[in-house]
Amino acid sequence: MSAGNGPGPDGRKSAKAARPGGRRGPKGQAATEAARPGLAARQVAARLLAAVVDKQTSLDGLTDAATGHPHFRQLEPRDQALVKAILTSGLRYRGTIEAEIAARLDRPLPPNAASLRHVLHVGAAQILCLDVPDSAAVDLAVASAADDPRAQRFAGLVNAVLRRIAREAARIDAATADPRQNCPDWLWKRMVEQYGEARAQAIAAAHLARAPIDLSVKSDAAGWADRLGGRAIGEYAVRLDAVEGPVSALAGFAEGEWWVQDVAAALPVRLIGDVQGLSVADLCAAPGGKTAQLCRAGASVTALDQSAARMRRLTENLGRLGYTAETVTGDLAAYAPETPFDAVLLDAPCSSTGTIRRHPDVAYTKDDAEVDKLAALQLRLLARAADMVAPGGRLVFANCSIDAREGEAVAAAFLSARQDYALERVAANELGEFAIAVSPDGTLRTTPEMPVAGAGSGMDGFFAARFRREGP
Ligand SMILES: C[S@@+](CC[C@H](N)C(=O)[O-])C[C@H]1O[C@@H](n2cnc3c(N)ncnc32)[C@H](O)[C@@H]1O
Repeated sequence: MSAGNGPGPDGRKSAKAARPGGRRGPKGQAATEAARPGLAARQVAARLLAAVVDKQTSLDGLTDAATGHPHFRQLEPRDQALVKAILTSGLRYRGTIEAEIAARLDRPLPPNAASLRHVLHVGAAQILCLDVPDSAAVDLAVASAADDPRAQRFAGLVNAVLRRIAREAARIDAATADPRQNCPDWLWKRMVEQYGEARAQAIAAAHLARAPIDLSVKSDAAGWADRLGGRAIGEYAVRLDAVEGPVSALAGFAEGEWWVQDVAAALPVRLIGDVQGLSVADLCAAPGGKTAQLCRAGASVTALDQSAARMRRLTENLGRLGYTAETVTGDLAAYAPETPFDAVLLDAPCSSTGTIRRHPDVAYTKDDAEVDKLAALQLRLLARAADMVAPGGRLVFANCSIDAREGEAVAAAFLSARQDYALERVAANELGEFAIAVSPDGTLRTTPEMPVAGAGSGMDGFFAARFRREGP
């Protein structure tokens, strides 16, 4: 059977297909259908998917417990978890899902059928990636379409396409999905230009795998690895392959013994060296992963961030961990400390393309133009940060982009503009098990497919460069 995209033999609006969720059914039907279990979750999933791919809105923002999309926040926790699972897998495997849908259409969807496409993707993601019964995924997708004035007339098509996918298509997972197919063209092009085709392929494959959860511990990584069933990585990190339920329910969280931090995100602070007793500014600090590292190492820390909401999280996190820092909520561009700092860390806002394993929406919310804009902002912020370093002090610039325009190119532009700064090359033996991350030019570059000795592969993509200001 083929599924046309308009009324016709296969995409016809059969009474069976059009009725669920339809507002035009018999008296009383709308109320019954609105209360239909699971329908609201599917409708919210389609709505949020639209916000991500059509309006480039971050999924983290949309699903934030306090400030997220109001329809998402109205859902029961179980439905919220389902929406997140649908969107995470739906975005991670968006290329394959799109191909499975397209293969079952007689002709492309009309250009003005955005909401229909989202309903199809939400349905297909459940069938192909999640343990939702096919019949529920199909029926609720049909109900979503029938309840949406823009997609109503395609309810029959939704039914036909999804039933065929359920019957014919293979399940999608990281082992079977084609990495190239699931990497948007703009990102693929950048990765090939920068890393070559083979490494781009490996990075794109890493984007499809579920990322482990890394913890930074205050001390005794080996002991915490034993207690939590994970693996210790060096002195201060523990890797957990998977966690059932919220991480906050794990031993040691409430007691403030550790915080969640990818092993790559923990590297930039290490470049500053011994900070015991030094004054260190952590600029763009929230939610505070690097602030906590600096506190653990005995620095006197000033943590600055312009987001009040994120600074509240930083304060909560430090409070739980029993650490203290001076906190400043404000724009770095307008910040003028009274005295310079012994060292400054700038973990600049970036495209976050190094975190696509955990945030597959990033591949769809960012693009080339955004990367260029962010690179220019980073250079401006780095110039400000550089003015806050005492003579002879260190400045570390970092971010979680895998794009050289936001990393290596910013570092080079900074050095050519500032005669009072020199690059202080990172030596491979400084980073122990992460020697692989040190580039020949002495900067640090991680990508998501890199192996972590003794702990499997994978870490966030990061860049960091260390500079020293001319001494007194
Ligand atoms: C990558 S996040 C920082 C992560 C943090 N360093 C950590 O390790 O937990 C970037 C931060 O930059 C902040 N930010 C962006 N532009 C800023 C500006 N002009 N001034 C101050 N903070 C800024 C954002 O609010 C965001 O919290």
